Amino acid sequence: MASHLKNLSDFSHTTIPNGSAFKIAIVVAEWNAKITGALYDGALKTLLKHGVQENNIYSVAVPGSFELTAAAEIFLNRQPDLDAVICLGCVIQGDTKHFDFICDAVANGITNVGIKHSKPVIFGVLTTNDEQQALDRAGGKHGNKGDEAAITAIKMADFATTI
Ligand SMILES: Nc1c(NC[C@H](O)[C@H](O)[C@H](O)CO)[nH]c(=O)[nH]c1=O
Ligand SMILES: CC(=O)[C@@H](O)COP(=O)(O)O
Repeated sequence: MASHLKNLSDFSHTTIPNGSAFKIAIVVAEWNAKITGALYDGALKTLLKHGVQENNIYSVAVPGSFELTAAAEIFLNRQPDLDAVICLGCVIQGDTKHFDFICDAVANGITNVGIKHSKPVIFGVLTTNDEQQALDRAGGKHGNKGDEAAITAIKMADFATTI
């Protein structure tokens, strides 16, 4: 379902586990900082709302979305007791094909890190045609992708620790 047909912050339709036992890292890209800052605020607020302890949330900023993969890999190597890693970024189409390469690299890279470590690595990256689409999904009319990423991290951490 396209984002414009749902709200990224509405989870009234689902059950969300208690996150009090989980250790979760958040990696946030500094490119498009106004938007990624809103994603981060949403993710942090949502983790705390659902019981994750503040001292169990580890945050780091990286220059751009391309660096999210490396940061997730480094986090999981250095802190193997992490239950999930949330990757937040905003890639906005420019005049060249750079957009395509970054989006593909980040999506595939994040996927591969999660598989390698058997840990949830959450793709909280906006990939938009313009800034307005990003604003609409970072606390605007379509909700906040950061909220969605945090809920996904809690649900997947619960799955991975109880299966
Ligand atoms: N144009 C965007 C970028 N570009 C920077 C790359 O992510 C990377 O930092 C650089 O290529 C050096 O490795 N990053 C975003 O997150 N969003 C963009 O719109
Ligand atoms: C996603 C990007 O790297 C892009 O915003 C950079 O803009 P351009 O393609 O015009 O160099």
